Amino acid sequence: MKYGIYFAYWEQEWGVDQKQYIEKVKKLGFDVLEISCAMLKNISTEELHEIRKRAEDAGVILTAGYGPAAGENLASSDPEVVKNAIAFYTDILKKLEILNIHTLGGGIYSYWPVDYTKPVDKAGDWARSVENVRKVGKIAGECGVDYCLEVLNRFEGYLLNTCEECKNFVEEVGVDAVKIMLDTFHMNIEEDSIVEAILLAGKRLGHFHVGENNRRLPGKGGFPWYEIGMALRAIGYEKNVVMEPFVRSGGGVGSDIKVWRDLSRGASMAQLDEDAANSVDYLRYVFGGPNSDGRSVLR
Ligand SMILES: O=C(CO)[C@H](O)[C@H](O)[C@H](O)CO
Ligand SMILES: [Mn+2]
Repeated sequence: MKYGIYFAYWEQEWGVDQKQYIEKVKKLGFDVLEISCAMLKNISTEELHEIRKRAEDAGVILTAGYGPAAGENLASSDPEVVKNAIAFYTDILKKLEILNIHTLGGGIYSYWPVDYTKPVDKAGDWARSVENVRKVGKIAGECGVDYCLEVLNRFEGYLLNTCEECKNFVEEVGVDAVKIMLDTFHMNIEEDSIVEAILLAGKRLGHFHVGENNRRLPGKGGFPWYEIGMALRAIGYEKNVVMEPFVRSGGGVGSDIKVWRDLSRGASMAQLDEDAANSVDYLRYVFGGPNSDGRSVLR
């Protein structure tokens, strides 16, 4: 497994320039930096090549996350919105190919966060989303990108709340590049068992987000990390484990994630860095399991 962190741990807006985090995460002990597609909307090809080289030089793997706006909703009943969404993903996937990014994850089958003042048509949105994710998923496959559908809790999304729903959805789509994405924060709210959900995802698991129940860094709370790691090893998961801590309020990130208090307890930037470095050390150790080769005793 490779270990990463989402840039938003340090930032308050999704669209900021995230290049500077490449060397920083390497120094803190991570293998992977997850960036937001928000920064890729208006970027030159030249800059994409520059970012790719910077990551290669630092020995950092890049992955991408995204929370699509309402106008980029593949499940929409408005054909104009769907047309716009397909054009958006086509453009982004080509950019990910240039960046040598092979993983895109998030609520990329719908929009995020959901506006619940509007009525929800789950069956209609499901059918439209399956059809449109199939189209976009094929483009993702051609670009060498795993299109990972993140299972979100009920307050942030309504289409895929459990791994079982996501598995059914992915099987209906039937495109290899379209995969399941799980996040321990959301699983804690919706799944009967985090371990059972990981085992159910099996080989279809394409990406994995980690964070405690209140989105603090892994190791700062009470989640059963040893068991979670054991389940990942049992399904032979060898892809990326990306921590997605949100500990500070403010800006678009704070309001979309609903962080209304300072969970960092006034931490300085240096303290945030040290906490992240300690967390990745902890996760690598616990997820490594009892055997030096990191394989599960269950296999
Ligand atoms: O877990 C999430 C939202 O709660 C997502 O992974 C990201 O924060 C979202 O897609 C924004 O990039
Ligand atoms: Mn997540």
